[in-house]
Amino acid sequence: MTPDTTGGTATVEDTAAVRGAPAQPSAGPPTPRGRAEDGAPTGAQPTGDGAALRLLIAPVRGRLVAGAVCQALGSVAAVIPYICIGELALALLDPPVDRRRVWAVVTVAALALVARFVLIGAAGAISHIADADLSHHLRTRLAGHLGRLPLGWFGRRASGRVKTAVQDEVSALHTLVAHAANDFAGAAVTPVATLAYLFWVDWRLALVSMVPLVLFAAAYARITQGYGEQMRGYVGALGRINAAAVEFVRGIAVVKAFGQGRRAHARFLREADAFAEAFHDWTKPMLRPFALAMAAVSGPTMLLVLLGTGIGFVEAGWCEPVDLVPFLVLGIGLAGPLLNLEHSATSLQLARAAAGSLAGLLNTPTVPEPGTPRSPDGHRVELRGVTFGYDGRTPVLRGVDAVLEPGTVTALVGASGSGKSTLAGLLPRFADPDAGAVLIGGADVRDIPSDVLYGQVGFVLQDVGLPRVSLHDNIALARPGADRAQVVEAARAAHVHSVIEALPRGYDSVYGEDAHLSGGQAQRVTIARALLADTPVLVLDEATSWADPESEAAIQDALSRLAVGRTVLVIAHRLSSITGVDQILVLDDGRVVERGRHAELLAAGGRYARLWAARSVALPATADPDPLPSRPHAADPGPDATAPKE
Ligand SMILES: Nc1ncnc2c1ncn2[C@@H]1O[C@H](COP(=O)(O)OP(=O)(O)OP(=O)(O)O)[C@@H](O)[C@H]1O
Repeated sequence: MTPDTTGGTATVEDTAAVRGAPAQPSAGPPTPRGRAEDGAPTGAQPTGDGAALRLLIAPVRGRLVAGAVCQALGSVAAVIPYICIGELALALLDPPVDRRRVWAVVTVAALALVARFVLIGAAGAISHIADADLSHHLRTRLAGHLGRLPLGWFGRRASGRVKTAVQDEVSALHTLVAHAANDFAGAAVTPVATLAYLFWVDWRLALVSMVPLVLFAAAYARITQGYGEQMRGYVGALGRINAAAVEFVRGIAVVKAFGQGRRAHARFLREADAFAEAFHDWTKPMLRPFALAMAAVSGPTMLLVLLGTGIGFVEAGWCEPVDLVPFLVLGIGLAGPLLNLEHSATSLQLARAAAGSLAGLLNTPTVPEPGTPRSPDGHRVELRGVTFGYDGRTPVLRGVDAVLEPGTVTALVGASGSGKSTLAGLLPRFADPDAGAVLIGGADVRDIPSDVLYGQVGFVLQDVGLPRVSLHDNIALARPGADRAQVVEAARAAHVHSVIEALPRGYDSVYGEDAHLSGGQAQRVTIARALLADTPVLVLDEATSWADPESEAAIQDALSRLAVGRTVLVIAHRLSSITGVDQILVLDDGRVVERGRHAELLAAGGRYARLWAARSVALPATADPDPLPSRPHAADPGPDATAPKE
């Protein structure tokens, strides 16, 4: 009765892998934009978990039926040897012994045994192959769908949600498809075949042998009242624990460093307590009827009922003692399959709840693809009255207008939380504006098919999220056909070639397995990827977090190379590095409050000038010597001036 409470191993890289890959074009029709940050489904739900389950297992339904039929026939064949034992007993205990009849019964029993093994083996093979196909199909579908979700969906809880779907929920379907469907067929057919025989032997004793079964059915009906609802709650709670555990594991370094153990894993403990309490409330009322149901159909109870009644029947002269033999051979085990039925029913409920949850995830709206696709004409980027808020209510960007001319560098500056990353993320469609539009080459990005868009817009972010594939494939992600020479050339330009070459398997080293890179090295891999992708529009997040000055200088130099000849939007964290850019947009609370070149903004004496002054006070003049990640100007010493040699 108790569902399996074990979960699989949490893989926190799931999201990173997805985040690192550009969104793929959607095959489906346009859908409304989803904002769910916590993994909650936002799309249309199927009419119920049962309907969701039918839809999900539709690709293997035929094989499921074939497996169940084999299992049912095998179960009938499995009953036959026991019937033969009863018949043998009748033949041997009722002299004179008919030897031909005895041998006939033995032959039938042997043939039935062979048939049983063949049929049940075939059922298992069919259902396991169907299950392998279904699991592969579902995981591929999930991966495809996750790749088309808006990047804004991949919030902190998404790892746990994805892990639950790909691992636990697909496994719940595995239990149903590979095991429970066949078990169901066997558990239903075995008692029916047995009872049919027993009724043929003596219908009155057969009726008596059914009494414990009826009691079991009544108790079981009581136990399973509201079972679907409870099981849904159970699956939901398990998902929340998974999400909380992944969240906790991700932050473990900070937790340990700052001794915030108890506070930091409070959410996990809360979810675990809530789960334990809900589980206790659910299972406690079941225990008594469950124990009664088990006792009613246990071997000793069946033996007592059949023997007691049988002796009464013999004393009353209604049957001979030998007539009791089939009941004692078959009747005692009559209820055994029903217990399997109970396990199968639990698997079915789990699978239904998992299917509902999976369908919810698969219905989460993907990035809508344009009805009438347009191609950009040139690389001029324009933001027209862009307003956006993550929750659809509180705007994070308010009426932003800006033009990024081709081949120029525009820097976004502003206080933390002013909306720089959010604004930059609109170019590669991490989200779409609530009002206004983002245009590239005169075309609204929403009208540009995603494969075309990602051929136009590249991005290098600090949160690099490299997928767990080889470094060659990481660099060639946007150009899978690129050969080793092209990949090496990009890596050299990004100052990461020597780092990769020093690894035991070089470019074939797998990130996170035999390639462990520092943050700065990983960012240079993403720069190499962007260089190879060679997109005319680039969104850059300026490096700030790498303490090692050599690494930082290498990154800045690589970014400078990357910026040449492209339309660049750079999120600037240090004002000293953007003094030479073509345009600076100063953001404050989601609005552009100033714009212009460094000198103009300083002369204007506004917010930028104050930020500059504050920075000058905060930092000694020599603390920030790096070059700009910007279009090189004639006076620039060239990218190699500050970079370590490759
Ligand atoms: N995924 C998200 N869901 C909800 N709110 C978000 C999300 N990302 C950012 N925000 C909020 O949007 C606002 C702008 O954030 P954003 O990251 O764009 O600012 P920023 O200027 O880039 O900050 P920083 O310099 O610290 O990176 C902040 O109030 C932030 O809390």
